[in-house]
Amino acid sequence: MHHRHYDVLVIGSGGGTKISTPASHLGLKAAIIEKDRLGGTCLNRGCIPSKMLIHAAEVADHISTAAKYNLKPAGFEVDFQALVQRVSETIDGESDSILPAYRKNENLDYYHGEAVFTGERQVTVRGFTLTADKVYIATGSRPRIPDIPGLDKVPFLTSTEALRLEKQPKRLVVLGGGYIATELAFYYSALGTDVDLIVRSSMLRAEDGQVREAFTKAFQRHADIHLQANITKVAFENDTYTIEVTGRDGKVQTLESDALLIAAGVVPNSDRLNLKAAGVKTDASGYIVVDDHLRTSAPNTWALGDVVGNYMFRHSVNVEGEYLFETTVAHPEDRPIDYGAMPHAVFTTPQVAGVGLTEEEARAQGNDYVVGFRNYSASAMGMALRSTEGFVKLLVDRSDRKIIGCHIIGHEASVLIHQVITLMQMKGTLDDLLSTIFIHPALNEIVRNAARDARAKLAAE
Ligand SMILES: Cc1cc2nc3c(=O)[nH]c(=O)nc-3n(C[C@H](O)[C@H](O)[C@H](O)COP(=O)(O)OP(=O)(O)OC[C@H]3O[C@@H](n4cnc5c(N)ncnc54)[C@H](O)[C@@H]3O)c2cc1C
Ligand SMILES: NC(=O)c1ccc[n+]([C@@H]2O[C@H](COP(=O)([O-])OP(=O)(O)OC[C@H]3O[C@@H](n4cnc5c(N)ncnc54)[C@H](O)[C@@H]3O)[C@@H](O)[C@H]2O)c1
Repeated sequence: MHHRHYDVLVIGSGGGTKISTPASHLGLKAAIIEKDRLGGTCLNRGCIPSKMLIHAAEVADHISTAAKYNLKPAGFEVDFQALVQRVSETIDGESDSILPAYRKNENLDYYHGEAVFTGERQVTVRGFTLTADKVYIATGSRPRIPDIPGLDKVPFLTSTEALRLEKQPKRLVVLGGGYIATELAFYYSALGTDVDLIVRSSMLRAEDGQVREAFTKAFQRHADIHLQANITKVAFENDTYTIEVTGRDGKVQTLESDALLIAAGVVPNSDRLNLKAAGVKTDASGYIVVDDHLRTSAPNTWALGDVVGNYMFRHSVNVEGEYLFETTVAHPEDRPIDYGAMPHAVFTTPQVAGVGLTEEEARAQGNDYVVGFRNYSASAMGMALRSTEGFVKLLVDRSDRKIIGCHIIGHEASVLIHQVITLMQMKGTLDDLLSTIFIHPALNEIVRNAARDARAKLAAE
């Protein structure tokens, strides 16, 4: 066994690279270990390929619904295989471009292999024993596979395979009602697949209730939605899945399908690391336990990203990586992480975006708030878009007029939300939002109009 010692050792090349690369640029000796393709989930099997495919689906959806703008396109053909190949090649090219840059960096060593801890701040990988002054665990998560009779005997898809499938299924059953289930159901459906969505509880269960309701209604255009139901048996014969779906009311239904996608959440990649040897504790679900400095139970060992599970986004692991680089490498200081206003978006049609408290959370926490609300259809650009479901909902604290939450459903919701994210990050008020000049008639006016609604309600009290 060769032994090497580093200043900084990172396991996982997703958000973990926010520490290893800048540390090497400071002249520190850094190592990064990755067992799969470089770039992590977001680049190889997550955010980036999914959004490239979803964009094509959005274009298809625009064409399919063009009649509402009095346009009669002469139909379109989907070259599904070419679409998936183009996206896969682009993604693989991006991932392949990382290694040459690493090779040019004399302060950064890359190990391609699976890291296993053999002691505190000590791992083995491909015949090497590596030790380091500082260790960062950023090993991410993988799809959760529920215990469904027959599932282990059929070739089901997870998001990883669903993003690379080159033959478009005519029929697809999706288990789940969260981010992946809805985004991939939209992608397949808009390109012509008949989709059934099996949802154990409600669609997008963490969203504001009004958004959830509007989304569930709007999404019926893309899928047959089976709410409060689960898959209870699966079989596969002659290229066809037979899927038993049981409702919470006990009603059993059998669906036939050409493909089955399991999108039932994720589990943390902590189980194969031998964390006990490292002195790193996990919780009952396998997430690494960290404090408000992202410190694990072992000295000079930190963890970040999906394997911690504070948030499960690429933008959140980026914040964590940048925080750890700053506070433990570049300018060591005793400062807890401040996530600020953590936003999210669901990239379907309609899009959904949110930041801060939902109305249910605000109520449960006893907040005294007022709701500013505006439908897209009541604003100029919303009218142009012929939006039927879109709205902006702002939650404003009554006493200090600060924005405590914003929820948007509709065209470009993921873009519109940003002006509110900035405002919340700066601890701004409703009046700060209203003193901004909005370009007429940009879509953002709907956010302003929701703010005006809140102002009018406050003034009327
Ligand atoms: C289909 C899909 C779509 C998504 N879309 C979005 C989106 O639009 N926006 C968004 O913000 N988030 C999205 N996400 C979530 C986002 O991808 C993750 O939250 C983020 O990538 C987590 O980053 P991470 O650094 O924690 O882990 P990862 O990026 O998963 O990196 C961990 C790496 O560690 C490696 N690894 C694991 N164990 C070991 C070991 N023992 N030794 C060596 N290497 C190891 C893994 O191979 C992996 O490459 C999506 C996820 C999926 C699956
Ligand atoms: N746009 C984005 O930011 C984006 C997109 C995709 C994924 N992601 C991230 O990836 C993670 C994984 O996505 P996801 O959609 O798998 O998770 P999710 O937590 O969003 O949804 C999981 C869904 O599976 C259902 N479920 C869980 N266990 C089940 C079981 N045993 N039987 C039946 N149904 C079950 C839940 O009720 C829920 O509807 C998310 O946490 C998310 O943060 C983000």
